[in-house]
Amino acid sequence: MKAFEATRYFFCKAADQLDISEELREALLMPDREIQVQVTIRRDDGRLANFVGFRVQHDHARGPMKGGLRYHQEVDLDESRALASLMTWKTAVVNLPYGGAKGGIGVDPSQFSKTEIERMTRAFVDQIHDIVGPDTDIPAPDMGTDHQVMSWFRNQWEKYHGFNPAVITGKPVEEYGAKGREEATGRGVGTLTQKLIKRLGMTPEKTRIAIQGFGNVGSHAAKFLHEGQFPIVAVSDITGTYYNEDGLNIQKLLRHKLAHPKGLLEGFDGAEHLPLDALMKLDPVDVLIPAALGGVITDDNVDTIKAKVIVEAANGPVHPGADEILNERGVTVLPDILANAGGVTVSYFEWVQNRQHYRWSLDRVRQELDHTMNEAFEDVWQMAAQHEVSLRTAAYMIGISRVKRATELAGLA
Ligand SMILES: NC(=O)C1=CN([C@@H]2O[C@H](COP(=O)(O)OP(=O)(O)OC[C@H]3O[C@@H](n4cnc5c(N)ncnc54)[C@H](OP(=O)(O)O)[C@@H]3O)[C@@H](O)[C@H]2O)C=CC1
Ligand SMILES: O=C(O)CCC(=O)C(=O)O
Repeated sequence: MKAFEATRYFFCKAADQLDISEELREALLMPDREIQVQVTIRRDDGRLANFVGFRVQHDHARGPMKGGLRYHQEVDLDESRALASLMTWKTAVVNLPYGGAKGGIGVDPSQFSKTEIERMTRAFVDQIHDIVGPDTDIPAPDMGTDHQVMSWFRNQWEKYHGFNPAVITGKPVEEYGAKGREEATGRGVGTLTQKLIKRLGMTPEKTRIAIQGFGNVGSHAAKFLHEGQFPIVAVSDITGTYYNEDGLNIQKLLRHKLAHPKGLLEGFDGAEHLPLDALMKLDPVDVLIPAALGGVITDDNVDTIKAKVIVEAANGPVHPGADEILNERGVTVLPDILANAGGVTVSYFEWVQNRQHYRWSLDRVRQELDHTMNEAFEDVWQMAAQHEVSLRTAAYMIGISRVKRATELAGLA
C-alpha cells in the first residue's frame, strides 16, 4: 500500500466516527498545491547531476502550512503528499496555528559532499522560493536534513525576499534557531512514552525499549529515556542492530556516533551486532520505537513483533492492515501525529521568537513543550476512552474536527 493511501485509510476510519460527508472528506483530503521541480547541480568533479524536488502544501485552514524537508532516495510525490497531510492533522492535534506541508529531494545524501548538498539546497530554493514564506509555508528539518541545510535554505531565500529568519525553523541556535529544537522531537517522544508507560501500570526500570534509527529523533529519544531509567536494549542505524540484553550504554553510543566520520554506529563494541531487521523481532522487548522510515511494520512482519507498546517516532511506520492486527492483539500504539509532534511544537516556538525578535531560555522551551505534549496526550486519551477507539483514531478525530471547524468558520464548508 502506498503512503498516501495508508494516511487516507486512517483519516476515513476517524471521519466515520465524526459523521463527515463524502464531499467534505474529499475537500479535507485533497492537497491545496503540489509542486515538482528540477534540481540540477554541478558535482565537485564537474559533471552535472539531476534530482527531483517536491513540496506539497496540504491544508491552510488553521494557518500557514508547516512541515519538514526530507533528503532521501525514496522521496516522491506520493510520500510527500502523505507526509504533508500528516502535518495537517499533527499541528491540529497539538493545537498549533498551522496547516500542513512537506517536501524534499529524491537523493541519497550520503553519496554527496557537503558542498554538493549546499548547491542542491540552493538550487531547490531557486525553484520554490516564491511559494514558501513566513506567512504561507515554513519548512523545517526531517530525515537527511539538519540545521546546516536550514541555514543554507534561509540564506538563499533571503537573497530573493530580504531578511526574515521566520521563513524556516530548525536553524542553528546562533542564527535565530530556538534552543531545544534539535532535541525536541526525541524529548516529546520520551515524555509521552514515560507518561504512557505509567498510565499502563508498567515500571520504567523493567520496561525494555528497542529504537529503530539513531539519527536526530532516535538518539534524543534514547538519551531522554535512558536518563528516565528505562533500559534501552537495542538501537539500529543503516549499519545494523546493536543489542545488549542488560541495556546499552547510551552515552558511549552517542560518543561513538559523534566520533564516527559518517555519524554511524558501525564498529560499536558495547553490544552484540545483529542484522538490520533483527530489531523488530527482538524478544523480550516491551516498547518498540520506530524512529527512521515509514512503512516498516506491515502485514508481512507484524506477527514477528513481540512488543506490547509501539511509539511512532517516525512518520507513518505502521501500515493499516498491521495496525488492525496490533489493535486486535491489544498492543498499544501511540500514533505519529501525537508522538512525534514535539518537533513541530518547538518549531512553532522558534517562529514565534523570530517574529517577536526575542529569545526564550532552554528552560522555557522545555517547560512549554512538556505542557503542550501533556495536554495533547490527555485530549487524545480522553477521546479514545469516550468513543472506545484506538489512540490513533482518537488523535485523528481531534485533528480532523479542528481542521473541519476552521474550514467551516472560513465559510468554505
Ligand atoms: N527531525 C524531526 O524533527 C522530526 C522527524 N520525524 C520523523 O522521524 C523519523 C526520523 O527522522 P530524523 O531522526 O530527523 O532523521 P535522521 O536522518 O536524523 O535519522 C534517521 C536515522 O534512521 C536510520 N535509518 C535509515 N534507514 C534505516 C533502516 N532501514 N533501519 C534502521 N535505521 C535506519 C539512519 O541511519 P544512517 O544514519 O545510518 O543512515 C539514521 O540513524 C522520520 O520518519 C521523520 O519523518 C518526525 C517529526 C519531526
Ligand atoms: O518542525 C517542523 O516544522 C516539522 C517537523 C516535521 O516535518 C514533522 O513533524 O514530521
